[in-house]
Amino acid sequence: MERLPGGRRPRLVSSLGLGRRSWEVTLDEERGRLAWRDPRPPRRAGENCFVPISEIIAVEETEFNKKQRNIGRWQKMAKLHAFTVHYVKKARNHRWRCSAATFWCVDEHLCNQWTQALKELLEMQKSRPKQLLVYINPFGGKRQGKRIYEQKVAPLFSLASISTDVVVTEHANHAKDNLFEVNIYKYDGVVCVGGDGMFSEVMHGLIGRMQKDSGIDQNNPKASLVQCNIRIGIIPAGSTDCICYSTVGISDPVTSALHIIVGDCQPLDVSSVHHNNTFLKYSVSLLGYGFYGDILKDSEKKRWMGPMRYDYSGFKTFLSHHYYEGTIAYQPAKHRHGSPRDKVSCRTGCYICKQSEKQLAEQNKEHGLKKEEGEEEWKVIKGKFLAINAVNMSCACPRSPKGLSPAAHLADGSADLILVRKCSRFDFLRYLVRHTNQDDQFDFPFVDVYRVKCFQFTSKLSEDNESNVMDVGKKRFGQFCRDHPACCCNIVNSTWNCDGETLDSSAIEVRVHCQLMKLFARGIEEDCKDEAAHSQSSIEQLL
Ligand SMILES: Nc1ncnc2c1ncn2[C@@H]1O[C@H](COP(=O)(O)OP(=O)(O)OP(=O)(O)O)[C@@H](O)[C@H]1O
Ligand SMILES: CCCCCCCCCCCCC/C=C/[C@@H](O)[C@H](CO)NC(C)=O
Ligand SMILES: [Ca+2]
Repeated sequence: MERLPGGRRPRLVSSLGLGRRSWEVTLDEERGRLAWRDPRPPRRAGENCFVPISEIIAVEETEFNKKQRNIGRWQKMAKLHAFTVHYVKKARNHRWRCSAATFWCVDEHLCNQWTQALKELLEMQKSRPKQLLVYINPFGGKRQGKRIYEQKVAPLFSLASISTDVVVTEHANHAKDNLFEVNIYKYDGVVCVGGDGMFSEVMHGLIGRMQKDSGIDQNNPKASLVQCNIRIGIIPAGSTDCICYSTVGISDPVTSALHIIVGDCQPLDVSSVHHNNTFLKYSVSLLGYGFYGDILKDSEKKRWMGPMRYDYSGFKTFLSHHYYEGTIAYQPAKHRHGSPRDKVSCRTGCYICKQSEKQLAEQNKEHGLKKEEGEEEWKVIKGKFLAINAVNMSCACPRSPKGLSPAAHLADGSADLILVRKCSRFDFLRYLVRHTNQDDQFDFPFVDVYRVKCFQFTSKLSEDNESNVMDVGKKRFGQFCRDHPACCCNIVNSTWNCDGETLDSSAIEVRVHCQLMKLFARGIEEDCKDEAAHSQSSIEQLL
Protein backbone atom coordinates (compact mmCIF):
# COMPACT_ATOMS: atom_id res chain seq x y z
CA MET A 1 0.00 0.00 0.00
CA GLU A 2 1.23 3.47 -0.83
CA ARG A 3 1.75 6.10 1.88
CA LEU A 4 -0.87 8.89 2.16
CA PRO A 5 0.20 12.57 2.14
CA GLY A 6 1.97 13.47 5.38
CA GLY A 7 3.34 9.91 5.67
CA ARG A 8 0.02 8.64 7.05
CA ARG A 9 -0.59 4.98 6.59
CA PRO A 10 -3.51 4.00 4.38
CA ARG A 11 -6.70 2.05 5.07
CA LEU A 12 -8.05 -0.56 2.76
CA VAL A 13 -11.83 -0.93 3.13
CA SER A 14 -13.87 -3.43 1.11
CA SER A 15 -17.05 -5.37 1.26
CA LEU A 16 -15.95 -9.02 1.40
CA GLY A 17 -17.74 -12.30 1.99
CA LEU A 18 -17.02 -14.34 5.12
CA GLY A 19 -19.11 -17.45 5.60
CA ARG A 20 -22.56 -16.81 4.19
CA ARG A 21 -22.61 -13.04 4.70
CA SER A 22 -21.03 -9.87 3.44
CA TRP A 23 -18.81 -7.90 5.87
CA GLU A 24 -17.15 -4.53 5.83
CA VAL A 25 -13.47 -5.43 6.10
CA THR A 26 -10.86 -2.83 7.01
CA LEU A 27 -7.09 -3.10 6.95
CA ASP A 28 -5.96 -0.14 9.02
CA GLU A 29 -2.22 0.19 8.84
CA GLU A 30 -2.18 3.23 11.10
CA ARG A 31 -3.77 1.27 13.93
CA GLY A 32 -2.11 -2.00 12.95
CA ARG A 33 -5.42 -3.85 12.73
CA LEU A 34 -7.49 -6.02 10.47
CA ALA A 35 -11.16 -5.62 11.38
CA TRP A 36 -14.44 -6.92 9.99
CA ARG A 37 -17.89 -5.69 10.95
CA ASP A 38 -21.40 -6.59 10.06
CA PRO A 39 -22.78 -3.60 8.09
CA ARG A 40 -26.41 -4.40 9.05
CA PRO A 41 -28.20 -2.15 11.56
CA PRO A 42 -27.01 -2.72 15.17
CA ARG A 43 -29.99 -4.83 16.26
CA ARG A 44 -29.44 -7.37 13.49
CA ALA A 45 -25.65 -7.26 13.38
CA GLY A 46 -23.52 -10.26 14.31
CA GLU A 47 -20.13 -10.27 16.00
CA ASN A 48 -17.61 -7.56 15.15
CA CYS A 49 -14.00 -8.65 15.14
CA PHE A 50 -10.46 -7.33 14.95
CA VAL A 51 -7.02 -8.84 14.89
CA PRO A 52 -3.79 -6.90 15.47
CA ILE A 53 -1.56 -7.29 12.41
CA SER A 54 1.23 -8.33 14.79
CA GLU A 55 -0.90 -11.38 15.68
CA ILE A 56 -1.60 -12.56 12.14
CA ILE A 57 0.24 -15.81 11.60
CA ALA A 58 -0.04 -16.18 7.82
CA VAL A 59 -2.08 -15.19 4.77
CA GLU A 60 -2.75 -17.63 1.94
CA GLU A 61 -4.59 -17.52 -1.39
CA THR A 62 -7.40 -20.05 -1.02
CA GLU A 63 -9.08 -22.33 -3.53
CA PHE A 64 -12.79 -22.51 -2.81
CA ASN A 65 -13.77 -26.14 -2.34
CA LYS A 66 -17.30 -27.50 -2.70
CA LYS A 67 -18.12 -27.11 0.98
CA GLN A 68 -16.99 -23.50 1.04
CA ARG A 69 -18.88 -22.81 -2.20
CA ASN A 70 -22.11 -23.78 -0.51
CA ILE A 71 -22.85 -20.16 0.28
CA GLY A 72 -26.29 -19.71 -1.19
CA ARG A 73 -27.01 -17.63 -4.24
CA TRP A 74 -23.37 -16.62 -4.87
CA GLN A 75 -22.63 -20.15 -5.99
CA LYS A 76 -24.66 -19.74 -9.17
CA MET A 77 -23.47 -16.27 -10.04
CA ALA A 78 -19.72 -16.15 -10.56
CA LYS A 79 -16.32 -17.67 -9.87
CA LEU A 80 -15.18 -16.72 -6.39
CA HIS A 81 -11.71 -15.66 -5.28
CA ALA A 82 -10.60 -16.03 -1.70
CA PHE A 83 -7.81 -15.62 0.81
CA THR A 84 -7.43 -17.03 4.31
CA VAL A 85 -6.04 -15.12 7.28
CA HIS A 86 -4.60 -17.34 10.03
CA TYR A 87 -4.41 -15.43 13.29
CA VAL A 88 -3.92 -15.75 17.02
CA LYS A 89 -7.12 -16.25 18.94
CA LYS A 90 -6.79 -15.59 22.66
CA ALA A 91 -8.71 -17.92 24.92
CA ARG A 92 -8.98 -18.00 28.69
CA ASN A 93 -6.01 -18.41 31.05
CA HIS A 94 -3.44 -17.01 28.58
CA ARG A 95 -4.03 -19.85 26.12
CA TRP A 96 -3.51 -18.97 22.45
CA ARG A 97 -4.94 -20.86 19.52
CA CYS A 98 -4.58 -20.54 15.74
CA SER A 99 -7.84 -19.49 14.11
CA ALA A 100 -8.64 -18.78 10.45
CA ALA A 101 -11.02 -16.57 8.50
CA THR A 102 -11.53 -17.06 4.74
CA PHE A 103 -12.68 -13.91 2.94
CA TRP A 104 -14.09 -14.11 -0.59
CA CYS A 105 -15.21 -11.85 -3.42
CA VAL A 106 -15.94 -12.07 -7.15
CA ASP A 107 -13.29 -9.52 -8.10
CA GLU A 108 -9.96 -11.31 -8.62
CA HIS A 109 -8.03 -8.05 -8.65
CA LEU A 110 -9.53 -7.00 -5.29
CA CYS A 111 -8.69 -10.38 -3.81
CA ASN A 112 -5.07 -10.08 -4.99
CA GLN A 113 -4.86 -6.55 -3.65
CA TRP A 114 -5.90 -7.76 -0.20
CA THR A 115 -3.57 -10.74 -0.20
CA GLN A 116 -0.64 -8.63 -1.28
CA ALA A 117 -1.33 -5.83 1.21
CA LEU A 118 -1.54 -8.31 4.09
CA LYS A 119 1.60 -10.16 3.01
CA GLU A 120 3.52 -6.90 2.72
CA LEU A 121 2.49 -5.98 6.24
CA LEU A 122 3.61 -9.37 7.55
CA GLU A 123 6.99 -8.91 5.81
CA MET A 124 7.35 -5.66 7.73
CA GLN A 125 7.13 -7.48 11.10
CA LYS A 126 10.91 -7.52 11.53
CA SER A 127 11.01 -9.19 14.93
CA ARG A 128 9.60 -12.44 13.52
CA PRO A 129 12.02 -15.35 13.19
CA LYS A 130 12.65 -16.87 9.75
CA GLN A 131 15.16 -19.55 10.68
CA LEU A 132 15.23 -21.48 13.95
CA LEU A 133 17.45 -24.11 15.53
CA VAL A 134 15.32 -26.61 17.45
CA TYR A 135 16.52 -29.02 20.18
CA ILE A 136 14.13 -31.74 21.36
CA ASN A 137 14.69 -33.72 24.55
CA PRO A 138 12.81 -36.96 23.84
CA PHE A 139 13.05 -38.04 27.51
CA GLY A 140 11.82 -34.92 29.37
CA GLY A 141 8.57 -34.99 31.39
CA LYS A 142 6.23 -37.70 30.09
CA ARG A 143 8.59 -38.43 27.14
CA GLN A 144 6.27 -36.69 24.70
CA GLY A 145 8.69 -34.01 23.41
CA LYS A 146 9.12 -35.44 19.89
CA ARG A 147 5.41 -36.08 19.40
CA ILE A 148 4.46 -32.63 20.74
CA TYR A 149 6.89 -30.95 18.35
CA GLU A 150 5.93 -32.96 15.28
CA GLN A 151 2.16 -32.83 15.79
CA LYS A 152 1.53 -29.45 17.38
CA VAL A 153 4.46 -27.16 16.63
CA ALA A 154 6.07 -28.08 13.28
CA PRO A 155 2.81 -27.56 11.30
CA LEU A 156 2.47 -24.03 12.74
CA PHE A 157 6.11 -23.15 11.94
CA SER A 158 5.55 -24.38 8.41
CA LEU A 159 2.33 -22.33 8.07
CA ALA A 160 4.30 -19.26 9.15
CA SER A 161 7.08 -20.08 6.62
CA ILE A 162 9.70 -20.55 9.33
CA SER A 163 12.49 -22.91 8.35
CA THR A 164 14.03 -25.11 11.01
CA ASP A 165 17.05 -27.29 11.72
CA VAL A 166 15.94 -29.91 14.23
CA VAL A 167 18.22 -31.86 16.59
CA VAL A 168 16.72 -34.65 18.72
CA THR A 169 19.17 -34.95 21.60
CA GLU A 170 20.87 -38.29 22.23
CA HIS A 171 22.32 -37.58 25.66
CA ALA A 172 22.43 -34.93 28.38
CA ASN A 173 24.52 -31.89 27.33
CA HIS A 174 24.11 -32.72 23.63
CA ALA A 175 22.33 -29.40 22.97
CA LYS A 176 24.76 -27.40 25.09
CA ASP A 177 27.86 -28.84 23.40
CA ASN A 178 26.28 -28.46 19.96
CA LEU A 179 25.70 -24.74 20.56
CA PHE A 180 29.48 -24.26 20.88
CA GLU A 181 30.00 -25.85 17.45
CA VAL A 182 27.23 -24.62 15.12
CA ASN A 183 27.09 -21.29 13.33
CA ILE A 184 24.50 -19.84 15.72
CA TYR A 185 24.61 -16.44 14.06
CA LYS A 186 22.66 -17.68 11.05
CA TYR A 187 19.61 -18.37 13.28
CA ASP A 188 17.00 -15.91 14.52
CA GLY A 189 16.45 -18.00 17.61
CA VAL A 190 16.87 -21.33 19.36
CA VAL A 191 13.89 -23.42 20.44
CA CYS A 192 14.07 -26.03 23.19
CA VAL A 193 11.42 -28.69 23.50
CA GLY A 194 11.57 -30.03 27.06
CA GLY A 195 11.44 -28.86 30.65
CA ASP A 196 13.37 -26.42 32.83
CA GLY A 197 16.48 -28.63 32.73
CA MET A 198 16.50 -28.66 28.94
CA PHE A 199 16.02 -24.89 28.86
CA SER A 200 18.90 -24.54 31.28
CA GLU A 201 21.11 -26.60 28.94
CA VAL A 202 20.28 -24.45 25.92
CA MET A 203 20.74 -21.25 27.92
CA HIS A 204 24.20 -22.41 29.13
CA GLY A 205 25.15 -23.23 25.55
CA LEU A 206 24.06 -19.84 24.23
CA ILE A 207 25.38 -17.64 27.06
CA GLY A 208 28.61 -19.68 27.22
CA ARG A 209 29.10 -19.37 23.45
CA MET A 210 28.54 -15.59 23.57
CA GLN A 211 31.16 -15.18 26.32
CA LYS A 212 33.63 -17.43 24.52
CA ASP A 213 33.24 -15.51 21.26
CA SER A 214 33.74 -12.22 23.14
CA GLY A 215 36.74 -13.41 25.16
CA ILE A 216 34.95 -13.12 28.53
CA ASP A 217 36.14 -15.44 31.33
CA GLN A 218 33.04 -17.00 32.93
CA ASN A 219 35.12 -18.01 35.96
CA ASN A 220 35.45 -14.39 37.00
CA PRO A 221 32.43 -13.74 39.26
CA LYS A 222 32.77 -9.97 38.70
CA ALA A 223 32.97 -10.12 34.88
CA SER A 224 30.45 -8.00 32.93
CA LEU A 225 28.86 -10.66 30.77
CA VAL A 226 27.91 -10.04 27.14
CA GLN A 227 24.15 -9.96 26.53
CA CYS A 228 22.75 -12.75 24.41
CA ASN A 229 20.47 -11.35 21.70
CA ILE A 230 19.56 -14.68 20.14
CA ARG A 231 16.15 -15.42 21.64
CA ILE A 232 15.19 -18.78 23.14
CA GLY A 233 11.71 -20.22 22.66
CA ILE A 234 10.44 -22.83 25.12
CA ILE A 235 8.02 -25.52 23.97
CA PRO A 236 6.99 -27.01 27.33
CA ALA A 237 7.43 -30.77 27.49
CA GLY A 238 8.97 -31.25 30.94
CA SER A 239 7.85 -32.01 34.47
CA THR A 240 7.55 -28.53 36.04
CA ASP A 241 7.92 -26.14 33.07
CA CYS A 242 8.22 -23.29 35.55
CA ILE A 243 10.17 -20.96 33.22
CA CYS A 244 7.58 -21.29 30.47
CA TYR A 245 4.64 -20.85 32.87
CA SER A 246 6.19 -17.81 34.57
CA THR A 247 6.94 -16.02 31.29
CA VAL A 248 3.84 -16.93 29.25
CA GLY A 249 1.20 -17.64 31.90
CA ILE A 250 0.50 -21.21 30.82
CA SER A 251 2.39 -24.40 29.92
CA ASP A 252 0.93 -25.08 26.51
CA PRO A 253 2.98 -26.03 23.42
CA VAL A 254 0.66 -24.34 20.88
CA THR A 255 0.58 -21.06 22.86
CA SER A 256 4.38 -21.07 23.07
CA ALA A 257 4.76 -21.84 19.35
CA LEU A 258 2.51 -18.87 18.52
CA HIS A 259 4.56 -16.53 20.74
CA ILE A 260 7.64 -17.65 18.81
CA ILE A 261 5.94 -17.10 15.42
CA VAL A 262 4.78 -13.55 16.20
CA GLY A 263 8.34 -12.76 17.33
CA ASP A 264 7.69 -11.77 20.94
CA CYS A 265 10.66 -10.68 23.01
CA GLN A 266 10.96 -10.86 26.79
CA PRO A 267 14.28 -9.97 28.44
CA LEU A 268 15.25 -12.14 31.38
CA ASP A 269 17.57 -11.71 34.37
CA VAL A 270 20.17 -14.45 34.81
CA SER A 271 22.09 -15.23 38.01
CA SER A 272 25.65 -16.49 37.78
CA VAL A 273 26.72 -18.98 40.46
CA HIS A 274 30.39 -19.31 41.45
CA HIS A 275 32.45 -21.15 44.06
CA ASN A 276 36.02 -20.03 44.79
CA ASN A 277 36.36 -18.15 41.50
CA THR A 278 35.09 -21.14 39.56
CA PHE A 279 31.95 -20.83 37.48
CA LEU A 280 29.31 -23.39 38.43
CA LYS A 281 26.04 -22.51 36.66
CA TYR A 282 23.56 -19.88 35.57
CA SER A 283 20.04 -19.74 36.98
CA VAL A 284 16.88 -17.98 35.80
CA SER A 285 14.19 -19.47 38.02
CA LEU A 286 14.87 -21.18 41.36
CA LEU A 287 18.15 -21.50 43.20
CA GLY A 288 17.00 -23.47 46.23
CA TYR A 289 18.90 -24.96 49.20
CA GLY A 290 17.32 -27.17 51.86
CA PHE A 291 13.77 -28.20 50.97
CA TYR A 292 13.88 -27.77 47.16
CA GLY A 293 17.49 -29.01 46.94
CA ASP A 294 16.65 -32.15 48.90
CA ILE A 295 13.54 -32.82 46.77
CA LEU A 296 15.61 -32.56 43.60
CA LYS A 297 18.41 -34.80 44.88
CA ASP A 298 15.94 -37.49 45.92
CA SER A 299 13.83 -37.18 42.78
CA GLU A 300 16.79 -37.57 40.39
CA LYS A 301 16.98 -41.25 41.42
CA LYS A 302 13.34 -41.67 40.45
CA ARG A 303 13.30 -40.14 36.95
CA TRP A 304 11.46 -43.26 35.77
CA MET A 305 8.41 -42.00 37.67
CA GLY A 306 8.15 -38.96 35.36
CA PRO A 307 6.64 -35.74 36.78
CA MET A 308 5.18 -37.74 39.73
CA ARG A 309 8.70 -38.03 41.15
CA TYR A 310 8.47 -34.50 42.54
CA ASP A 311 5.27 -35.33 44.49
CA TYR A 312 6.81 -38.49 45.91
CA SER A 313 10.12 -36.83 46.87
CA GLY A 314 8.27 -33.72 48.03
CA PHE A 315 6.25 -35.72 50.54
CA LYS A 316 9.32 -37.64 51.72
CA THR A 317 11.38 -34.45 52.11
CA PHE A 318 8.54 -32.75 53.97
CA LEU A 319 8.42 -35.64 56.48
CA SER A 320 12.20 -35.62 56.99
CA HIS A 321 11.99 -31.93 58.04
CA HIS A 322 15.73 -31.30 57.82
CA TYR A 323 17.15 -27.90 58.49
CA TYR A 324 20.60 -26.56 57.73
CA GLU A 325 22.84 -24.05 59.48
CA GLY A 326 24.66 -21.41 57.55
CA THR A 327 25.44 -17.76 56.85
CA ILE A 328 24.00 -15.57 54.12
CA ALA A 329 25.46 -12.24 53.08
CA TYR A 330 23.56 -10.12 50.57
CA GLN A 331 23.53 -6.72 48.90
CA PRO A 332 20.00 -5.29 48.75
CA ALA A 333 18.60 -4.10 45.44
CA LYS A 334 17.78 -0.37 45.17
CA HIS A 335 14.31 0.73 46.36
CA ARG A 336 13.24 1.71 42.85
CA HIS A 337 13.07 -2.02 42.17
CA GLY A 338 10.05 -2.29 44.46
CA SER A 339 9.76 -4.88 47.20
CA PRO A 340 8.84 -8.59 47.20
CA ARG A 341 5.81 -7.77 49.37
CA ASP A 342 4.44 -4.82 47.40
CA LYS A 343 2.06 -7.04 45.40
CA VAL A 344 3.10 -5.32 42.15
CA SER A 345 3.08 -8.26 39.75
CA CYS A 346 5.35 -8.32 36.71
CA ARG A 347 3.08 -8.17 33.66
CA THR A 348 3.55 -7.53 29.92
CA GLY A 349 5.28 -4.15 29.45
CA CYS A 350 6.17 -4.06 33.19
CA TYR A 351 7.11 -0.52 34.28
CA ILE A 352 9.75 -1.66 36.78
CA CYS A 353 11.49 -3.87 34.18
CA LYS A 354 11.34 -1.03 31.61
CA GLN A 355 13.10 1.28 34.10
CA SER A 356 15.81 -1.34 34.59
CA GLU A 357 16.23 -1.60 30.82
CA LYS A 358 16.80 2.16 30.56
CA GLN A 359 19.22 2.11 33.46
CA LEU A 360 21.12 -0.81 31.92
CA ALA A 361 21.43 1.03 28.60
CA GLU A 362 22.86 4.06 30.43
CA GLN A 363 25.29 1.90 32.40
CA ASN A 364 26.45 0.14 29.26
CA LYS A 365 27.12 3.52 27.67
CA GLU A 366 29.18 4.66 30.63
CA HIS A 367 30.85 1.27 31.33
CA GLY A 368 30.22 2.00 35.04
CA LEU A 369 28.58 -1.30 35.93
CA LYS A 370 31.25 -2.57 38.31
CA LYS A 371 31.63 0.53 40.48
CA GLU A 372 28.10 0.54 41.83
CA GLU A 373 28.32 -2.93 43.37
CA GLY A 374 31.48 -2.34 45.41
CA GLU A 375 30.01 0.69 47.17
CA GLU A 376 26.94 -1.03 48.60
CA GLU A 377 26.99 -2.50 52.09
CA TRP A 378 26.58 -6.22 52.75
CA LYS A 379 23.98 -7.49 55.23
CA VAL A 380 24.75 -10.74 57.06
CA ILE A 381 22.28 -13.30 58.45
CA LYS A 382 23.20 -16.46 60.36
CA GLY A 383 20.68 -19.12 61.21
CA LYS A 384 19.07 -22.52 60.87
CA PHE A 385 17.02 -22.79 57.71
CA LEU A 386 14.52 -25.27 56.30
CA ALA A 387 14.76 -23.59 52.92
CA ILE A 388 16.77 -20.85 51.23
CA ASN A 389 15.22 -19.89 47.91
CA ALA A 390 16.55 -17.26 45.52
CA VAL A 391 14.20 -16.62 42.61
CA ASN A 392 14.76 -14.44 39.55
CA MET A 393 11.11 -14.70 38.56
CA SER A 394 7.88 -15.63 40.36
CA CYS A 395 8.50 -19.37 39.70
CA ALA A 396 4.81 -19.87 39.00
CA CYS A 397 4.01 -23.31 37.64
CA PRO A 398 0.90 -25.53 37.49
CA ARG A 399 1.68 -26.79 41.03
CA SER A 400 1.93 -23.22 42.36
CA PRO A 401 0.06 -20.82 40.06
CA LYS A 402 1.33 -17.62 41.70
CA GLY A 403 4.79 -19.01 42.44
CA LEU A 404 7.35 -18.85 45.21
CA SER A 405 7.56 -15.03 45.04
CA PRO A 406 4.46 -13.67 43.27
CA ALA A 407 5.85 -10.12 42.90
CA ALA A 408 9.29 -11.07 41.55
CA HIS A 409 10.18 -9.42 38.23
CA LEU A 410 11.45 -11.10 35.09
CA ALA A 411 13.86 -8.36 34.07
CA ASP A 412 14.51 -5.91 36.93
CA GLY A 413 18.10 -6.97 37.64
CA SER A 414 17.26 -8.42 41.05
CA ALA A 415 16.29 -11.68 42.73
CA ASP A 416 14.02 -12.33 45.70
CA LEU A 417 15.86 -14.13 48.50
CA ILE A 418 13.43 -16.12 50.69
CA LEU A 419 14.67 -17.49 54.01
CA VAL A 420 12.49 -20.05 55.77
CA ARG A 421 13.86 -20.53 59.26
CA LYS A 422 13.56 -23.60 61.45
CA CYS A 423 9.91 -24.01 62.48
CA SER A 424 7.50 -26.83 63.30
CA ARG A 425 6.34 -29.28 60.62
CA PHE A 426 2.85 -27.85 60.97
CA ASP A 427 4.04 -24.29 60.35
CA PHE A 428 6.13 -25.39 57.38
CA LEU A 429 3.05 -27.12 55.94
CA ARG A 430 1.07 -23.89 56.38
CA TYR A 431 3.83 -22.09 54.48
CA LEU A 432 3.78 -24.65 51.64
CA VAL A 433 0.00 -24.57 51.37
CA ARG A 434 0.22 -20.81 50.75
CA HIS A 435 2.15 -21.58 47.55
CA THR A 436 -1.12 -22.91 46.24
CA ASN A 437 -3.66 -20.32 47.43
CA GLN A 438 -4.09 -16.53 47.50
CA ASP A 439 -2.79 -15.98 51.05
CA ASP A 440 0.47 -14.09 51.66
CA GLN A 441 3.21 -16.72 51.92
CA PHE A 442 5.62 -14.20 53.50
CA ASP A 443 3.27 -13.39 56.38
CA PHE A 444 4.91 -15.77 58.88
CA PRO A 445 7.36 -14.89 61.67
CA PHE A 446 9.75 -17.59 60.43
CA VAL A 447 9.85 -16.37 56.79
CA ASP A 448 11.95 -13.39 55.61
CA VAL A 449 12.22 -12.09 52.08
CA TYR A 450 14.65 -9.59 50.58
CA ARG A 451 15.12 -8.17 47.09
CA VAL A 452 18.83 -8.56 46.31
CA LYS A 453 21.31 -8.06 43.50
CA CYS A 454 23.88 -10.53 44.82
CA PHE A 455 24.40 -12.88 47.76
CA GLN A 456 26.77 -15.44 49.20
CA PHE A 457 26.01 -18.55 51.22
CA THR A 458 28.31 -20.64 53.40
CA SER A 459 27.03 -23.64 55.28
CA LYS A 460 28.03 -24.13 58.92
CA LEU A 461 29.72 -27.33 57.83
CA SER A 462 32.00 -25.60 55.34
CA GLU A 463 32.73 -22.82 57.84
CA ASP A 464 33.78 -25.50 60.37
CA ASN A 465 35.78 -27.26 57.68
CA GLU A 466 37.68 -24.11 56.97
CA SER A 467 38.39 -23.28 60.62
CA ASN A 468 39.53 -26.75 61.76
CA VAL A 469 40.33 -30.04 60.06
CA MET A 470 37.22 -32.08 60.68
CA ASP A 471 36.80 -35.52 62.07
CA VAL A 472 36.67 -37.64 58.90
CA GLY A 473 34.31 -40.19 60.49
CA LYS A 474 31.79 -37.43 61.36
CA LYS A 475 31.97 -36.06 57.80
CA ARG A 476 31.42 -39.39 56.07
CA PHE A 477 29.05 -41.23 58.37
CA GLY A 478 27.46 -38.66 60.66
CA GLN A 479 24.19 -38.04 58.80
CA PHE A 480 22.51 -36.45 61.79
CA CYS A 481 23.48 -34.70 64.96
CA ARG A 482 24.81 -37.43 67.27
CA ASP A 483 23.85 -35.55 70.42
CA HIS A 484 20.20 -35.25 69.40
CA PRO A 485 19.33 -38.06 66.96
CA ALA A 486 15.68 -37.00 66.69
CA CYS A 487 16.13 -33.25 66.34
CA CYS A 488 16.31 -33.08 62.51
CA CYS A 489 19.44 -30.94 62.77
CA ASN A 490 21.49 -31.95 59.76
CA ILE A 491 25.26 -31.83 59.89
CA VAL A 492 25.65 -32.75 56.23
CA ASN A 493 25.05 -30.14 53.61
CA SER A 494 21.96 -29.92 51.48
CA THR A 495 22.25 -29.56 47.70
CA TRP A 496 21.49 -26.47 45.63
CA ASN A 497 18.66 -26.92 43.15
CA CYS A 498 19.63 -24.68 40.23
CA ASP A 499 16.69 -24.56 37.75
CA GLY A 500 16.18 -28.27 38.37
CA GLU A 501 19.88 -29.25 38.17
CA THR A 502 22.04 -30.03 41.22
CA LEU A 503 25.17 -28.06 42.08
CA ASP A 504 28.32 -29.71 43.39
CA SER A 505 29.15 -27.06 45.97
CA SER A 506 27.11 -25.75 48.90
CA ALA A 507 29.19 -22.56 49.40
CA ILE A 508 28.23 -20.26 46.56
CA GLU A 509 28.49 -16.68 45.35
CA VAL A 510 25.53 -15.45 43.28
CA ARG A 511 25.15 -12.31 41.15
CA VAL A 512 22.13 -11.21 39.11
CA HIS A 513 22.91 -10.05 35.56
CA CYS A 514 20.13 -7.73 34.44
CA GLN A 515 18.44 -8.84 31.19
CA LEU A 516 21.33 -11.07 30.12
CA MET A 517 19.15 -13.02 27.73
CA LYS A 518 15.86 -12.90 25.82
CA LEU A 519 12.93 -15.24 25.32
CA PHE A 520 10.27 -15.53 22.63
CA ALA A 521 7.59 -14.44 25.13
CA ARG A 522 5.91 -11.23 26.30
CA GLY A 523 5.49 -11.84 30.01
CA ILE A 524 2.07 -12.56 31.49
CA GLU A 525 -0.69 -10.43 29.96
CA GLU A 526 -3.26 -8.78 32.21
CA ASP A 527 -6.46 -10.76 31.80
CA CYS A 528 -8.50 -8.44 29.59
CA LYS A 529 -11.47 -9.98 27.79
CA ASP A 530 -11.89 -6.89 25.56
CA GLU A 531 -8.51 -7.52 24.01
CA ALA A 532 -9.41 -10.95 22.71
CA ALA A 533 -9.87 -11.37 18.97
CA HIS A 534 -13.49 -12.13 18.13
CA SER A 535 -14.64 -10.13 21.13
CA GLN A 536 -18.10 -8.62 21.10
CA SER A 537 -16.63 -5.15 21.64
CA SER A 538 -18.19 -2.38 19.64
CA ILE A 539 -16.34 -1.94 16.37
CA GLU A 540 -17.36 1.73 16.31
CA GLN A 541 -14.90 2.34 19.15
CA LEU A 542 -12.16 0.59 17.28
CA LEU A 543 -12.39 2.20 13.85
N1 LIG B 1 18.60 -37.41 25.03
C1 LIG B 1 18.74 -37.21 26.34
N2 LIG B 1 18.96 -38.25 27.19
C2 LIG B 1 19.07 -38.04 28.52
N3 LIG B 1 19.01 -36.84 29.12
C3 LIG B 1 18.80 -35.79 28.32
C4 LIG B 1 18.66 -35.90 26.90
N4 LIG B 1 18.45 -34.67 26.38
C5 LIG B 1 18.47 -33.81 27.42
N5 LIG B 1 18.68 -34.45 28.59
C6 LIG B 1 18.73 -33.91 29.96
O1 LIG B 1 17.51 -34.21 30.62
C7 LIG B 1 17.36 -33.33 31.73
C8 LIG B 1 15.91 -33.11 32.09
O2 LIG B 1 15.19 -32.72 30.99
P1 LIG B 1 13.91 -31.78 31.00
O3 LIG B 1 14.17 -30.56 31.74
O4 LIG B 1 13.54 -31.65 29.56
O5 LIG B 1 12.77 -32.64 31.71
P2 LIG B 1 12.27 -32.75 33.20
O6 LIG B 1 13.41 -32.78 34.15
O7 LIG B 1 11.32 -33.87 33.23
O8 LIG B 1 11.43 -31.43 33.40
P3 LIG B 1 11.60 -30.18 34.41
O9 LIG B 1 13.03 -29.70 34.26
O10 LIG B 1 10.60 -29.17 33.92
O11 LIG B 1 11.32 -30.66 35.79
C9 LIG B 1 18.06 -32.06 31.29
O12 LIG B 1 18.95 -31.69 32.30
C10 LIG B 1 18.80 -32.41 30.03
O13 LIG B 1 20.17 -32.03 30.13
C1 LIG C 1 0.90 -29.68 50.69
C2 LIG C 1 1.02 -28.58 49.70
C3 LIG C 1 2.34 -28.64 49.03
C4 LIG C 1 2.45 -27.56 48.03
C5 LIG C 1 3.75 -27.60 47.39
C6 LIG C 1 3.86 -26.55 46.36
C7 LIG C 1 5.07 -26.85 45.55
C8 LIG C 1 5.35 -25.78 44.58
C9 LIG C 1 6.50 -26.19 43.69
C10 LIG C 1 7.05 -24.99 43.08
C11 LIG C 1 8.35 -25.28 42.40
C12 LIG C 1 8.69 -24.13 41.59
C13 LIG C 1 10.12 -23.99 41.41
C14 LIG C 1 10.60 -24.63 40.16
C15 LIG C 1 11.67 -25.34 40.13
C16 LIG C 1 12.16 -25.98 38.90
O1 LIG C 1 13.31 -25.31 38.50
C17 LIG C 1 12.50 -27.44 39.15
C18 LIG C 1 12.87 -28.11 37.86
O2 LIG C 1 11.85 -28.13 36.97
N1 LIG C 1 11.39 -28.12 39.74
C19 LIG C 1 11.42 -28.54 40.98
C20 LIG C 1 10.18 -29.18 41.51
O3 LIG C 1 12.41 -28.47 41.67
CA1 LIG D 1 14.31 -10.49 38.52
